[in-house]
Parts: sequence; structure tokens; C-alpha cells
Amino acid sequence: MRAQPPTPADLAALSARYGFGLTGEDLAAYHELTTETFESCAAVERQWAARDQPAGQPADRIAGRDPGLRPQDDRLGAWQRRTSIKGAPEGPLAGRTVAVKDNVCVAGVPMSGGSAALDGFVPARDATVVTRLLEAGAEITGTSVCEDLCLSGGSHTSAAGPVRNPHDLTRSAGGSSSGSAALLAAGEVDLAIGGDQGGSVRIPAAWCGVVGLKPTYGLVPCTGSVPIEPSVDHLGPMARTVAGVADLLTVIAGPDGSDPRQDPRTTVPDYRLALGGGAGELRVGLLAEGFGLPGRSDPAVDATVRGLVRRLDADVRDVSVPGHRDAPHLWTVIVVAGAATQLIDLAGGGVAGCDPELAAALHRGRREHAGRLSATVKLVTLLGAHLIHTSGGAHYAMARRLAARLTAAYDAALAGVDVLALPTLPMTATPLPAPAAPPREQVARALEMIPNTCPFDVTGHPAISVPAGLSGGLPVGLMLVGRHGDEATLLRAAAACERLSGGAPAITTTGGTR
Ligand SMILES: NC(=O)c1ccccc1
Repeated sequence: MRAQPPTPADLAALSARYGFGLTGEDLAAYHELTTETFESCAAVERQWAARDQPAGQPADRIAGRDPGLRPQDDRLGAWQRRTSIKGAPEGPLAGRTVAVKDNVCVAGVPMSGGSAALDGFVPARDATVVTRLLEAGAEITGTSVCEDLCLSGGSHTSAAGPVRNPHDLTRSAGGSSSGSAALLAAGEVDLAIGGDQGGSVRIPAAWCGVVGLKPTYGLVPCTGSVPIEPSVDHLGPMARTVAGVADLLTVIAGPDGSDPRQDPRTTVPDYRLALGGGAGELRVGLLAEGFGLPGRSDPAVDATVRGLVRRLDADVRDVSVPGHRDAPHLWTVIVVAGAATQLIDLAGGGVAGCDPELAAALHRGRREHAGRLSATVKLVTLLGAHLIHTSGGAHYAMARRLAARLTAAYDAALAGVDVLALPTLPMTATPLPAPAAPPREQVARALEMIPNTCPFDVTGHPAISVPAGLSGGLPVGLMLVGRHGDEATLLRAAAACERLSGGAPAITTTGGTR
């Protein structure tokens, strides 16, 4: 990847675009200055090429890897690529199979981020979480279908096609970690990696009836994954059980030294030790604003979640955080303005992806394949670019500062209880829209489910979706939200809920075949 310094003609065009009014003489001076300053880019390229690579990285590790294929017989459409990459012979995840969301780099396996924009991209090195999985003995059996640049909570926007809900093949599996949840529910893998910027781990977990955790902001490194915006990006563990999520979190959590989202002082306990204790000592707050959302909430979903929490052997009370209802507006502004500058214009090259080839591929692909992007990517790009071009970062700045107050409001509620409880999603899985459905319907089915999940991507609180039972034959998810860094208490509470509900519901598929 070689960049070139700007030519005098490049500078003349940029001067006109930015209204600098540079004269010919000025341009000559700036040409010298930019050429000299550009030397830093060349120096970084040289240092990158000559950097110390950890032993065995990357060439030996990739050698012999099977890039995999889309299986022909995948009735859920959930596998992006099926392969087999075996990790260390021993370790805490030895003998377990894992699906990795298709926005997380597995070196040697083509990665699309669910998008036409990354057509043909093959990662050169593993994401940190992938390195950790393999060192812990897991076997990566493939990558799982991801929504287009992760910008959908429905499972109909991936360039690979729709992912079908194993409980009803005509319905959405939820997104954007669509394939990860569907594969878990169908029993095709033991564990899965997901990503969550608005609910993308918890949404498909809830609709497919499995467990998904969005960890505390910064706990799990995002290095080597396709970002949306660095203040809301999270990766997280998914499994059929809370214990599986705890096993996976223990392996993937902790600073990696490369991701600026992380606090290098964070220490990682063994989360599996948290599961033993019951709910006896726990104080659980039913978050009033998470129920009865006008025009969204299905009363049967609310009743399933309330009923389960009330049956817990815990101190259950009602709590209120009025700001919860307005929080999705903050999320929308942060994602729209943030994605426009970080993901779209800078192609994930800002502080975000931390993978140079990925950033370069996104930069090329988003122009070359722009026409084939999903309705949600087009909507976010159009509004984000408009907002940035007309008022700069003002709305982003307002939203981020309001986010600090929102965080404090949840923290105040969490001072009186150990976890908050609410429905992960206001409704059960919605029907998959037809491929030719108009933009309004594509966008509605992609975004309508997020009012309870997206606030915690903005505030960074850890949040987990646990199966709470069935409504009309479809899974309902209960979401628990904990204090920053207190995954241990969150997992203990989740395990207590799982014992009561019976956990992941068995599949009795309806809706025919595709
Ligand atoms: N990436 C996400 O978490 C997401 C979820 C729902 C809608 C848009 C984005």
C-alpha cells in the first residue's frame, strides 16, 4: 500500500474545493511543504513493512488455511464461509467450534463485512479475538453472515442474501450478527463471535433464542474488525448458554495494546467463577421505560419478560430512567454523523479498524460498488454526509455530551440495584421483507427493533440477552444491564434467569423451506 504525495494539480484542485484562494506562487510553496510533510507517510509505510512480527505471525499461521466456501446446503443462509482452522491442541476452548462474524478478520479467509464494498478482500492477519480463540484451543469452523457494514438489526441486508430464523424460516434472524445467532440456535456451532454497535449481538440472540453479551465498552478489543464508529463499536461473545458466553468472554477480553477504545489498566477475571451464586442476594430493577413502547411493544413480550423477572428469587423493584426513551436519538446522531466521517468518508481509517489493508479496501470498494449497497447504508451515508457538510460535528458533539448525562442517569439507577431488566426487543422476529421491497420497508425492518438495545452502545454499559421463553412460538429475549466493568454480576443474574426460563428453546421449525 503506497500513497503518493500530491502533485501541483492535486493541490490546485484541493485549494479550489476548500476555498483557500492560493495563488500560483502559494501553490508552489505548499507543494514543497506537502512533499516534505508527506515524508511522514512514507516513513510510517517503511516502519510498518519492517515492524517486528510476533513469532509465527502471520505467514506461518495462515499457511495451509482453507479459505472456505459458502455451503450449498445451508437452508438458513447463515454461513458466509465454511472452513476448519484448528487452534492450539490444549486450552480452555479445546474441542469447541466457533463461528466468527464476517466483519472480523480471519487471515486467509475472504471477509465481506456483509457488503459489496469489501468484495474480494482477504485479510492478511487475524483480529485480536481470533488470535485469542486459536490460542485457547478453539476450532474456527467458518465465518457467519453479517449485515451490510453492520448497519441493520434485521437479517435481510447482507450482500450474501437473507439469513433465516431457525424457529421460522420466513422470519428475520435479527442482525447484524445474523449468521452467528442462527448457527448457534440450529446447533451448528458451540460458540460465536458477534459485534454490537446498536444491538447487533443482542438482537439476533433474542430473536433466535440464544445468549449474547455486549461487554462493557472497551473490554474486548475491536482490532481487526470492520468498525462503524469508535465510540459505539463493541465485539462480544454468543452461545446457547450463559456458561458458554462466560467461557468465551474469559478468552477474548482484555487490552491488546492496539485498540484505542480500551483502557490498558483493565484486568480480566475468570468469568466462569461468577456463575455459581444464585440470584438470592441480587437486586433487580425492572426498567419502566423499557416496556410499553408506543407503536412498538408487543404486550405478550412485555408480559413474558416481567413474568420471568418477578419469579426470580431476588429483590425485584421498579426503577425509572426517563432519558431511556430519548436515548435512541443520541444513538442515531452518533452513528449517522460518526459513520459518515469514520466508516464512509475515511473508510474506517480514522482510529477505527486498526487494519491498514481493511481500511484501504473499504476506501476503494465503497466507491466501486456504491450502487449495490443496502438501503440502510445509503440512508446513513446520505444523512450523515448532509449533516457533516451543513453543520459539521455540532450534532455529534451535542449527542456525545448528552450521552454523558444519560450514562449518569443509568448509573444512578444502578446504584440502587445490581442489574436493570427489560425486554431486549419490543417484538418477536418480524417477517423477512421481499428482496425488491421499497427502501422504506427495508429500513423499517432493519431499525425498528433497537430502542432498548442501542442506548447501551452509547453509554457503554454491559448488556446481555438471555432466552426468556416463547411467544407465539417465537423466542423472547430478556435483557439485563449491569454496571461498567461488572460482567461478573451480570452473568450471575443471567444464569439465574436462564435456570428459570429453561434457556435456549428447542427448534420446531415452521415456515417451510426456502
Ligand atoms: N451494528 C449494530 O449494532 C446495529 C444494530 C441495529 C441497527 C443498526 C446497527
